[in-house]
Amino acid sequence: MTLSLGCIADDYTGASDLANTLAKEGLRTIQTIGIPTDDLALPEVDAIVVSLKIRSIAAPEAVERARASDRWLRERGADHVMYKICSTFDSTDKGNIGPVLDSLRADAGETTVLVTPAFPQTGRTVYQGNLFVGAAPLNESPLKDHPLNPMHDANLVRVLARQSAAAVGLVNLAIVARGAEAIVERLAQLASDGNGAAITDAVFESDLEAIGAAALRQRLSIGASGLGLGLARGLIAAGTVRCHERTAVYGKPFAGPAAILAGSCSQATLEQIAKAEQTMPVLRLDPEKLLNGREEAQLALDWAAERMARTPVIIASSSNPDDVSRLQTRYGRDAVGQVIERSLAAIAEGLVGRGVRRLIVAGGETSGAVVDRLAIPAFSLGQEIVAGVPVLHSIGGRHGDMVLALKSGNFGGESFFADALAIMA
Ligand SMILES: Nc1ncnc2c1ncn2[C@@H]1O[C@H](COP(=O)(O)OP(=O)(O)OP(=O)(O)O)[C@@H](O)[C@H]1O
Ligand SMILES: O=C(O)[C@@H](O)C(=O)CO
Repeated sequence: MTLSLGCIADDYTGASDLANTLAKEGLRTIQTIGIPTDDLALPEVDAIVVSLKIRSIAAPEAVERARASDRWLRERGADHVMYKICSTFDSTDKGNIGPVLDSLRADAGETTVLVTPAFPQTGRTVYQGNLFVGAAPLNESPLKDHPLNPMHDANLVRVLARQSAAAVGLVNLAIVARGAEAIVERLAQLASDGNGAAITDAVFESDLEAIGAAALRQRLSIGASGLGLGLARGLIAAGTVRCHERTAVYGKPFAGPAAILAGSCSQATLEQIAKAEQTMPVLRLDPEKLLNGREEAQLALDWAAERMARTPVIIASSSNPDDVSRLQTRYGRDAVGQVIERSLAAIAEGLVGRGVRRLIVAGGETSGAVVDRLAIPAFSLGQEIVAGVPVLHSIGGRHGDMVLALKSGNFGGESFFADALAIMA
């Protein structure tokens, strides 16, 4: 297999979001969980998105895993590798986007790497280097209260400069609007001024097309799904890839119980749970009990087992920002996150053991923990449920055929869970 595009995603929901965009644009795409083993039979594809769970871990380990994935993708022919980060640039000042960028840039032999988290379809735009979530600057959006990566600065030139060893410049919207050649020229100028990265403005899809065409002149780019859209259109426009219809990945309906697990505390997920509660049973886990023993997870499984032959069930640890911060002050942020992720993963395994084959997971870290526990090696892409969230069909793994949806915390409208279940039926 010779890949036209290699992608590395820093979390699993982000990976499925990007894979969805590439498939929608006509690239035959699969999502792998980490670097697949040699014995996993993969179909002929144009793009592979390697999903990692490195968004919130220390930089040295993140760098090592991203570099290994980059080598694997390039050995399979990928000339261009995109590193997928969150469209809300989730990271802390100690975060690892900068160090990963520095090391992938050195490996690729590039000077100035184009970086843009813009994804206009979900309201993420970048202007003068400032990231907006809908109408709000990043630091005034719900991301200011994120449990793991609270974002307090909307200016990405500053945010990335605090993380990267190199200087960071800006390709502003006026330049982007002039097209790919103008972007390439600006990148060359930023390179000669000693910049290692360039935050690039984008507000409309046409901006992303120019950005994609310019990025393809280099071997590495960094961004969210909007950049993926630009790269995909650039590859097709250049004739490197032929546009393919997204193929239906499962013909037979998926019978049997369905379940939803939510570990995301993002505002959209909280609203989706509240809405779903009107039509299906919801078990709200007590995070304090999860932290103090294993009984709560077992009780959750018993609760689900009593109901799931009749109705989909939701099991959620999600709480509001005040409760999250109270718990983190008491037990420590990382400890709380990890224990809850492990508990939800154990519940997922128990549910699948009891016959669940349709599973929806809300939250990137939570999805990572669940998919790792289920040991699913890869996914092909099914129908899009909402922007950024496709149906995923398992490839390989010990549980047989399953369909999953891995929902980024802030994606989807209020009725997301019912909508997803209807499509996954
Ligand atoms: N009640 C809670 N209190 C504190 N932390 C929680 C609680 N429930 C879940 N968590 C933790 O919060 C984190 C949520 O991160 P996760 O990535 O799953 O969701 P998200 O950030 O909303 O999604 P995404 O990364 O896709 O935007 C996880 O580590 C999870 O274990
Ligand atoms: O880019 C996004 O916002 C999402 O794909 C994501 O990465 C959330 O985890």
